[in-house]
Order: sequence, then C-alpha cells, then structure tokens
Amino acid sequence: MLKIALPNKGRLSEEVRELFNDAGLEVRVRGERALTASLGGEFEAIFVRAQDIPEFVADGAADAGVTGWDLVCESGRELDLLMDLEFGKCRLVVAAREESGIQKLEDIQDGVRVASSFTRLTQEFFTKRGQRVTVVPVSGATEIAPHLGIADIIVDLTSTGSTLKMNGLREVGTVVQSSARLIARKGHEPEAAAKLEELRQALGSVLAARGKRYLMANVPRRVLPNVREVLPGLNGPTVVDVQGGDYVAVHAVVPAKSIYRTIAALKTLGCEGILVTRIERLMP
Ligand SMILES: Nc1ncnc2c1ncn2[C@@H]1O[C@H](COP(=O)(O)OP(=O)(O)OP(=O)(O)O)[C@@H](O)[C@H]1O
Ligand SMILES: O=P(O)(O)OC[C@H]1O[C@H](OP(=O)(O)OP(=O)(O)O)[C@H](O)[C@@H]1O
Ligand SMILES: [Mg+2]
Repeated sequence: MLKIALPNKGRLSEEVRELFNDAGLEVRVRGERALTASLGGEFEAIFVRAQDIPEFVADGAADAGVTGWDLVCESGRELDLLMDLEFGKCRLVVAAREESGIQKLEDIQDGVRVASSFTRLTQEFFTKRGQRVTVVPVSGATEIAPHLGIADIIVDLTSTGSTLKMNGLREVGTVVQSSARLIARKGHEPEAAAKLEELRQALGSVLAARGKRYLMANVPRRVLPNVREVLPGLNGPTVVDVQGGDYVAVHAVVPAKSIYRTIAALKTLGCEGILVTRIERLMP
C-alpha cells in the first residue's frame, strides 16, 4: 500500500480531494477529523499540514504527496516532481508599504528587515541578489508586520493581490511562482515507481479532460472542409457517414473555453443537432 500525503485543511485540501475523487481514487474519510483514508485499492491517504508534506515525503513517512511548490522549495529537500496540478496558483512576492518609497527590488537597502514565514527562500533570494537583509520569522498574518514596526518589508504569498492591497502594500518582486504539485521521494523501487506512474496518469487524465469538451454535430457534407477548420480536434475530427444522407456526423474534442465560438461557427455553416458533453478523462 502506497501512502500519499494530502493537505488536511486550508487552501489546497478541497481541490486535491476533488481531483482524486474525479480520478476514481475516492477519498473515503471516516469522520470529519480522520487522519487517514482509503483511496481505493493500492493507495492510502494520510492527511497532514501542507507545510509538513515535503518533509514527510522526503523522509519516507509517505511515498508521495500533494502540496504547494512554494512549500517544496522552502523545505529545501530533494524530491521528484511528478506533476503540476495547475491549481493553487500563487506567487511568493516581496512587498513594501505603499508609502515606503520602495518601488523595485533595487531600492531595498542593506539592513532592511523582512518578515516572512518563508525564511529560507527569503534569505536565499536576497543573498543571491547580494542584498544583506535581516529575516524576521513569522508564522502567519505576515502582511501586518510592517504596520507593527517589526519589519520594513515582507515576503508572502499572493494570488489576487487583494490582501496586499487591503494592507497598503505594494508588490515589488517575485521570489517563486507556485501551484499544487504531485511530489515523490527520489529513488523508489520499480514496483512503487510503476504505481506512482499510474497515479500520475490517472490524475493527469482528469486534468487534461477538464479543459476539453466532446462535441458532436450533424454536418452538411458540402461544408465538411470548412468544419474541419473549425474543429481541429485532438487528431482532427472523427467523421461518421450517415448512410445515404446529405449529412455526416462529426465528433471532436474541443477546448472548453472557446466552445461558444465553436458552436456559433458550426451553426453559421449550417450544422445541426449539436451536442456538447463533459469528458471524464483524456489520455491522448
Ligand atoms: N492566496 C492563495 N492563492 C492560491 N494558492 C494559495 C494561496 N495562499 C496559499 N496558497 C497555496 O496553498 C498552500 C497552503 O496554504 P494554506 O493557507 O492552506 O496553509 P498555511 O497557511 O500554510 O497553513 P496553516 O493554515 O496550517 O497554518 C500554500 O503553500 C500555497 O501553495
Ligand atoms: O492575494 P490574495 O488573493 O489576497 O491571497 C493572499 C493571501 O492568501 C494566503 O492566506 P490565506 O487566505 O491562505 O490565509 P492564512 O493566512 O490563514 O494562511 C496568503 O498568506 C495571503 O495572506
Ligand atoms: Mg494560508
């Protein structure tokens, strides 16, 4: 049984569970506060803090895990990156008070105090830039630090930017771009590595399917060349002869975000019976 460490709460936990459920690895939790769950068959989930996941995976307490890339970088542990899960997108940024006069990273003087819960990444970032700063460790609510006078600037996560704005802070540089990742310990035995590859493919097929739709339409035979241009599909659309008729049935996998435009273009060409469905999994 392979142990997969998943975030027990916070920003990533719900989307991780949804992804595993969609991949058929249903997270069957026994009660609200369960610490483990069966993932059906060969995997067992252990629920821990997102922050602890890189350590647990690197130390072998779990075989693989899902957590933020920012936390993986902060841990400094060597791990195999199996997949970018494309949610939990955020950036670890340097921010200063609006009225501080710090507009860009170059404006940061030696001796400046930087509050962050990402102490390692912060130190490394400024050291690499040749700027001597003092890192002030905090464990949360970093944005308040400049107002309390315990630091001059901060390094913290942002996605929409509204927390920075609300606290009168201006972003002046990026330390790390992050999103949720599937990680594993380095050097798994071949059997475990093969199972993890199956896991990676199962999750990947769900992610690939999310941005796509399956489209079917009845197409007048004479406009087929035009329809081929509208529907490039995965390997071009599948065209099924409707016997004896002037129409053919066309099936194609199309990008979800342009589906409205696709439908409009097909209608303009005289297509009928247009049907669009979600795809559960896609393995190109
Ligand atoms: N604003 C955000 N937008 C998108 N993703 C985010 C955002 N904030 C955090 N994340 C991602 O979610 C991960 C976990 O953050 P979360 O807030 O759930 O936990 P935490 O605050 O570190 O932990 P705890 O609440 O246990 O102290 C982060 O490491 C990051 O990858
Ligand atoms: O750019 P924004 O969209 O405003 O997001 C940024 C905020 O999100 C995270 O906190 P979170 O909401 O996870 O709360 P926490 O401080 O309890 O971790 C992060 O620490 C920022 O405070
Ligand atoms: Mg948080």
